[in-house]
Amino acid sequence: MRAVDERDAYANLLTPRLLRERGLKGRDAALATELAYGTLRGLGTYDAIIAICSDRAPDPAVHDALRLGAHQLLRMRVPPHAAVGTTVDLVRQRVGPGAAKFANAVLRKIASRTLDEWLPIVAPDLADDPSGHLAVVHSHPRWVVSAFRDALGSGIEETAELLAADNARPLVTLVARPGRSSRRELLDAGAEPTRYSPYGAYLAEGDPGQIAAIAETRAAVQDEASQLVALALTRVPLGPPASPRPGSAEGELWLDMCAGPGGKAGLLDAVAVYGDTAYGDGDTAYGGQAVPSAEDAGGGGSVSEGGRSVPSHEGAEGGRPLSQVAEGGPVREGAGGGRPVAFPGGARLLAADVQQHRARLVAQTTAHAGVITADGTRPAWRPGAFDRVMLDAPCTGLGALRRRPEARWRRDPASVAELGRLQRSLLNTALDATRPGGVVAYVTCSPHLAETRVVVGDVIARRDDVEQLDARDYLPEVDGLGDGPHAQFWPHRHGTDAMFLALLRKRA
Ligand SMILES: C[S@@+](CC[C@H](N)C(=O)[O-])C[C@H]1O[C@@H](n2cnc3c(N)ncnc32)[C@H](O)[C@@H]1O
Repeated sequence: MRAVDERDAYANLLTPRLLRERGLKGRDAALATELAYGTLRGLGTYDAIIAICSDRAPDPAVHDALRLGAHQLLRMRVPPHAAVGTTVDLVRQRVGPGAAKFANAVLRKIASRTLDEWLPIVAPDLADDPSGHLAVVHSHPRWVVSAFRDALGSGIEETAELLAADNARPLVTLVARPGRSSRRELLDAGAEPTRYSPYGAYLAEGDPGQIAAIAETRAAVQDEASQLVALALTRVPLGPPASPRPGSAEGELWLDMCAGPGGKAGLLDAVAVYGDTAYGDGDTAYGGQAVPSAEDAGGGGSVSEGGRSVPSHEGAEGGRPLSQVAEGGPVREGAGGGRPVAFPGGARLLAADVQQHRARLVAQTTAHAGVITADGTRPAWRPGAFDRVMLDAPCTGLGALRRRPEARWRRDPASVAELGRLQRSLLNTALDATRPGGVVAYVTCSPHLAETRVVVGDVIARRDDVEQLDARDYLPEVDGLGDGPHAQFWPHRHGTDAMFLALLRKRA
């Protein structure tokens, strides 16, 4: 708690390290984790109650201890005398006897009511101030509640469901990278199939790092919506190129422009080379499409774009033999319609990130991709060089509040405006990097309209070379994605992060 406050630490990175250092395991580790994450999530509610129960503002260390105590008293099944006693002891050891006396008095007041009794006292009335009410009851900043209401556009009840979903512990979701691993491998390790993605599996318990496919980066931990937006990009039939792409006669070339730390790049890299092998699998919710055989796959050979050499497939390991992938018919192109197709493989990926250490992580998660450190706003590649471009733009991350307990308190409305400028600039360079007939996926892990629809609308209004596709057409297995043409995932509807996808085609 102190590290999060003083050093802007990330609880989900620091907590596992502290647990290892202190040798906490099993139930003790689970309790420590719940104390930290639950308290950080619930700060908005607890601070409102602490403010009513204190006659002065507590100093920061005491305040954190009171929040820990409030979480135990109001949301955990810790007996009140134990919650008060351990918290007061902590304050005595860390701060001193005077502060311990103060903490004791505040905690006893907090313990005098249940959470349900406190909420009507501390939260504004729902009818007078709906966003203020939800902000206190569900512990989110008010501006975030308003932004979610705007993005959902469906009223208070559903907003409350979304906020409640943000406070629940997310399932650990895994992805089997096609050609390198299979979902069967994950199911054999005890996972359950995901609802939508043919490559996904939920892991109810256990350490994902102990699964061989994950330790070997053939599979990974990845939110299901992250998997689906990457797959959607690969399923769009491309228009014919106006002229041959410079430097490459065969095989598609893909760019992941903001690839670090490499979640989507890891999946795109596998689909690029081996194809969307599970598409139409009887095991999944897809309809109709044939599973592409190795013989369907096209492309191959090495490609050089913008003066950078992208590694060839030769010598890669795992999955189908690359000799098969590199032989066979042409890559499907020119279908032009809205029907999703299973990508047959034989493409290659260039992955870029502006931060070198994040680009290094991408190199660890991908097996075949070329990986470079590059600023997407100052392209290191030629215009029109790519068939498909993933722009998973830097954003507020308001769609992933479930997994980052403190994240909701870190952002402010000013960061939305600042990121909006970068998002527009990156989307323009992503479109410039795409050849006529090619497609760009604009993705954010935020549902905030100023980062999603408004960015896309502004950029395409100023260009005459772009048309927006209906992204939902490329996710036929998922319902509840909104009115289109973009697709918006939601934690309470889909059990995923609130990921946004717009698909933009460069006019031929
Ligand atoms: C939302 S994250 C991408 C997540 C990634 N696609 C994944 O699935 O793991 C955004 C990334 O954009 C990178 N970034 C920020 N500004 C950039 C720029 N101007 N050019 C390229 N990358 C940038 C950040 O370093 C960060 O790694």
